[in-house]
Amino acid sequence: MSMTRLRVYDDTKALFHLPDGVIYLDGNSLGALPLGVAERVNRVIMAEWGNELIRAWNSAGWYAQPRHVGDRIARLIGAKAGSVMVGDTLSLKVYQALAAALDMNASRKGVLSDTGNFPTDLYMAEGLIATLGRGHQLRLVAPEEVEAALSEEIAVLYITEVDYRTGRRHDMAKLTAKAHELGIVTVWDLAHSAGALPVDLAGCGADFAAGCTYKYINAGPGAPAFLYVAPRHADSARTALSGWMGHAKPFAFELGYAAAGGVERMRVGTPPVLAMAALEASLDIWDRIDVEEVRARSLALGDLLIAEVERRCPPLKLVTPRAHECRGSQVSFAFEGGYAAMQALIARGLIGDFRAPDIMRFGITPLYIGEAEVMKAAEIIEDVIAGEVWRRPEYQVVNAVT
Ligand SMILES: Cc1ncc(COP(=O)(O)O)c(C=O)c1O
Ligand SMILES: Nc1c(O)cccc1C(=O)C[C@H](N)C(=O)O
Repeated sequence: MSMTRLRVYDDTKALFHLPDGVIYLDGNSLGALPLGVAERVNRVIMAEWGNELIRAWNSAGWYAQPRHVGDRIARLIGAKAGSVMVGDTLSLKVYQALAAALDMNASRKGVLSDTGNFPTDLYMAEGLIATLGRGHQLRLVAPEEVEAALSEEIAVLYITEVDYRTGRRHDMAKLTAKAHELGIVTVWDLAHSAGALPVDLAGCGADFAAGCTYKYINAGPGAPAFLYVAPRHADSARTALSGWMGHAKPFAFELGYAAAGGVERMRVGTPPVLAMAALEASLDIWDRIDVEEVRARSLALGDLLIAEVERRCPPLKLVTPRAHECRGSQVSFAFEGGYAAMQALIARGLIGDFRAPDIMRFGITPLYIGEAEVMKAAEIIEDVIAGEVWRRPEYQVVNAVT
């Protein structure tokens, strides 16, 4: 593969399949399909699985793949090669990270998070705390109050950098530094950061981080997650999910667990090879992208969407911070009829999504969204809101997945 840099949008839009008549502003939930995925997955199925069979674990590199793919993700999140492991789901990866972090700060009981965190992170923390049975407490504060709530009672700061509803972004460098001054271990969820904006885990000194690859990284529904462990912890962090593939010698089939060295210990069981193939195809694009360019375009497109929607649709109230450094790569508006309005937009080919109680979200993914799409989206939003189209009965029906 040639490693020539790709110009964001100008060179990349043609690398995605997008259905005719659709403007896709939901890549913050499920990224669009890179055209190379089908061919890659088909090749792995036919040439590797089909012809190599079990030999493919060695001959096609399946066994080493989670680490190699992790190295490619590392570049997107400011991590060193060898510090990122791929596999499982994000729910499991945040669980592993939180368990390891609590273990490093065993005398403290507080787990600090915020009310903007994604529910699965909070649910996994509840489950882990109950399983540990050591009296840990999950403390939730408003996002603006996180910094003030850091104290010497907190064991772990457990937080998502970009709020899935509002798009509000925490200051990772500042919070990590303050947490460390107080002896707190940090776990960052990068679900809405990886591939959306530059992340500098090593520069911030973050301890653990995890993220998914089905949003901005475009690896497909159910694509594997990733887990970052700072190199200084990698040989000592304890994994709560001590599966055989994280063992030092998995094929010795010993009866007792002994963790592998480094981030390899964060593997759990057999990796999802076919899903990993789709991820590799999406990374063939990301390997050639400058994330700073993605960020600059994302902010400009976000500014444009905000200006156009505010001008055309006064009932929609911006809930995303205007300041560039305080937001991720989505724009969200509060609107009382938000659910129905989103259904009406989708019926007109503009796909965004809705988050209760009243938030309409629009993801900005500059690899395949440009100014023309944003302007067209603003026109469709204006039609639906100004024309009160959203009040029609057919848009009031609530779907199972929103
Ligand atoms: C911040 C955040 N964490 C976790 C998840 C989900 O985790 P999983 O991939 O395990 O469903 C999401 C979205 O689904 C999310 O936005
Ligand atoms: N992972 C999802 C899924 O399996 C179905 C529907 C949506 C999702 C999402 O990713 C939701 C997303 N994390 C959010 O920010 O709301």
